[in-house]
Amino acid sequence: MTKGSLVNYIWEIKKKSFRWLENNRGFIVVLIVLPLSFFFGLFFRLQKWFLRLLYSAPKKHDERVSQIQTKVILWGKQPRNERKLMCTSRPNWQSLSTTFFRKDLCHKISIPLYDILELNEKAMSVKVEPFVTVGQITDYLVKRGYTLAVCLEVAEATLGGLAMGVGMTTYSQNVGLYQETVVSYDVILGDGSLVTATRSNEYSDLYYTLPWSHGTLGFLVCLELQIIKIKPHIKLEYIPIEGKSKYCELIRHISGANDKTFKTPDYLEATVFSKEKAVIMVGNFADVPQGEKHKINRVSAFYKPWFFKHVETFLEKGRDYEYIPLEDYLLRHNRSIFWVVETMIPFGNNILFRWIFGWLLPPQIAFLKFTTTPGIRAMTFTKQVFQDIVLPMNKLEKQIDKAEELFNIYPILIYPCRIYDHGPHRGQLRPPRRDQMVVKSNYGMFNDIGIYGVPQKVKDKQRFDAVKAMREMEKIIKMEPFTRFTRDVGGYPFLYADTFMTRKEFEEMFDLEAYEKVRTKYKANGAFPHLFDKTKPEINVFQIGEEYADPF
Ligand SMILES: Cc1cc2nc3c(=O)[nH]c(=O)nc-3n(C[C@H](O)[C@H](O)[C@H](O)COP(=O)(O)OP(=O)(O)OC[C@H]3O[C@@H](n4cnc5c(N)ncnc54)[C@H](O)[C@@H]3O)c2cc1C
Ligand SMILES: NC(=O)C1=CN([C@@H]2O[C@H](COP(=O)(O)OP(=O)(O)OC[C@H]3O[C@@H](n4cnc5c(N)ncnc54)[C@H](OP(=O)(O)O)[C@@H]3O)[C@@H](O)[C@H]2O)C=CC1
Ligand SMILES: CC(C)=CCC[C@@H](C)[C@H]1CC[C@H]2C3=C(CC[C@]12C)[C@@]1(C)CC[C@H](O)C[C@@H]1CC3
Repeated sequence: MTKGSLVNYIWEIKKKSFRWLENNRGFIVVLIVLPLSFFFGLFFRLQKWFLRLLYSAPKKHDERVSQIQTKVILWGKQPRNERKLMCTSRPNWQSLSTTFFRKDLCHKISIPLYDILELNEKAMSVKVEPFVTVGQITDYLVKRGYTLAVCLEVAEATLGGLAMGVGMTTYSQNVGLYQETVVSYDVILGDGSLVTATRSNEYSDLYYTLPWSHGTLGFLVCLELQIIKIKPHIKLEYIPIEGKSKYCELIRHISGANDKTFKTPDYLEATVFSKEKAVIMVGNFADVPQGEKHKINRVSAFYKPWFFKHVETFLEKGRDYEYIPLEDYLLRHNRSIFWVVETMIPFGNNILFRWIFGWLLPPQIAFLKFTTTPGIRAMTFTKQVFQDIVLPMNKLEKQIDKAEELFNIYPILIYPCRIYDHGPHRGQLRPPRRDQMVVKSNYGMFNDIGIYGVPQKVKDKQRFDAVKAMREMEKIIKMEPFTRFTRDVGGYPFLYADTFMTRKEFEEMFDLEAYEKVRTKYKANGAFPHLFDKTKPEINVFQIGEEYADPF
């Protein structure tokens, strides 16, 4: 056998084994990944419990913060040419992002801050350390009659990560993005100094540029967040709609996009199941009437249908409502990670599977990342899409058309959210344009469009060029002004996801003027990576060759 034919033979074997794995991935995930993930998560939950037992001490917060300051000052004492840029020691695989930032090239600073510090019921706020998770704070607040104003549906997200990245939920059409609910940030700067940034104090420039900064302006060591009073149940109304223009217009109407005085619901989201079919969900805090106890549904119980599958049934059943315990509502998408788990376990929503294995779900996101080798990352990078893009709601119909044209993945998630114009205060998000503003208000009505899964073309084993498709969605192809969809209509992609822009395109997409000034003023240059470098994929998307464009 010649060398060339041996290489071809091995390549053929590799292709056949990948295809077998891909066609039987559900069984691999159930028999191997889920049990390992369970024990992996159990180990870390026990580790966390033990560490909390040993270390958790809110009263030690100041002592811990000064220890971190010392680490930064010691870093600064190194010769300039020996200093590596700083980042947190939190391993990539614990991060809720699809990218793997090269932390091995950085100087990692441990930020051992995992505690809830103070609940201030008078000020309606809670002070937390950055690595408190959504799951932790939800459990702590709900039993006290509160929740965060913007409280996520993914338990593993950390409050600091959301503050330095971006966060939004179905309450965001009332209050905007997660950053709008931040009262103050305590940050250690590149020179080791500790500052508190608020909307109105001397560090207000820092306050407005910390969101979407992804740890490139300093280390967050404390966060004060707004909370809201709650009732123990959400009355959730499911409104199935046929007709893209009809459901788009109804979403705009209910979100208050057409009328600032419209009484918007507490929670609003839509799941688009096909271009012409969607279910709009309208939720309000409620007391369950005596005669309606039978309408209480614990949607997040392990044996229940996956939430998006439950929602889909209303396309047939018609309009209806139910009462959902708040914690079940807040974590409604957690069990199936929206609809991501379906791509791993196609039969995962089967009633038998749920009763037998449902308690093992979701696979720990940290475990999925922990087991993502560079080879798996390269292989899946162009065959799966995980994107959230914030776009003006007056372009919702076009968003759906573009998403179907490029990816043809359903369901699609729609979360309405306000984007505020903070006047002279500038951050990385460009303010809404005039035609996007809600009349007589200081905000525009936007929405997150969430696209998660395997593009239809990949499923059909057709040629799919992920880079071209995502750049098309970001619509920055050779900077042609008429085709820059996201830039053109004025949108922003979440930076937890893979981006496909050059530096120049990135600076077109985001307004970095204030950010660059703040980096200089607060000694971030030379101390922390630049935002573009921190959030670009570790895979150079412009070097992706033909071999990645085809499934096999
Ligand atoms: C699969 C997996 C799932 C995970 N799931 C979650 C999750 O759901 N929620 C979550 O918050 N974290 C989660 N983690 C992160 C986990 O909580 C941390 O890794 C853990 O707290 C231990 O910290 P560390 O060893 O990484 O060290 P570091 O985080 O760098 O901390 C170093 C030091 O900080 C102190 N410290 C560490 N942890 C704590 C703590 N909990 N309280 C007070 N002080 C502490 C100790 O002194 C420790 O030696 C997960 C990690 C994995 C791998
Ligand atoms: N509904 C929603 O909005 C949802 C949003 N998400 C996404 O998940 C992300 C949050 O995930 P999570 O794992 O919690 O956060 P990550 O660990 O991914 O952190 C996000 C960014 O914030 C930085 N960061 C985190 N903590 C600190 C700190 N104490 N000081 C300075 N920088 C810090 C990280 O830098 P470093 O790498 O140095 O740690 C990283 O660049 C968000 O970016 C969001 O987009 C996920 C699910 C739902
Ligand atoms: C609703 C909003 C505004 C955002 C939701 C974002 C999530 C859907 C994504 C955030 C992190 C993403 C990751 C994955 C799926 C989609 C997210 C949860 C993976 C679990 C996909 C499989 C990979 O192996 C690991 C990914 C980690 C991050």
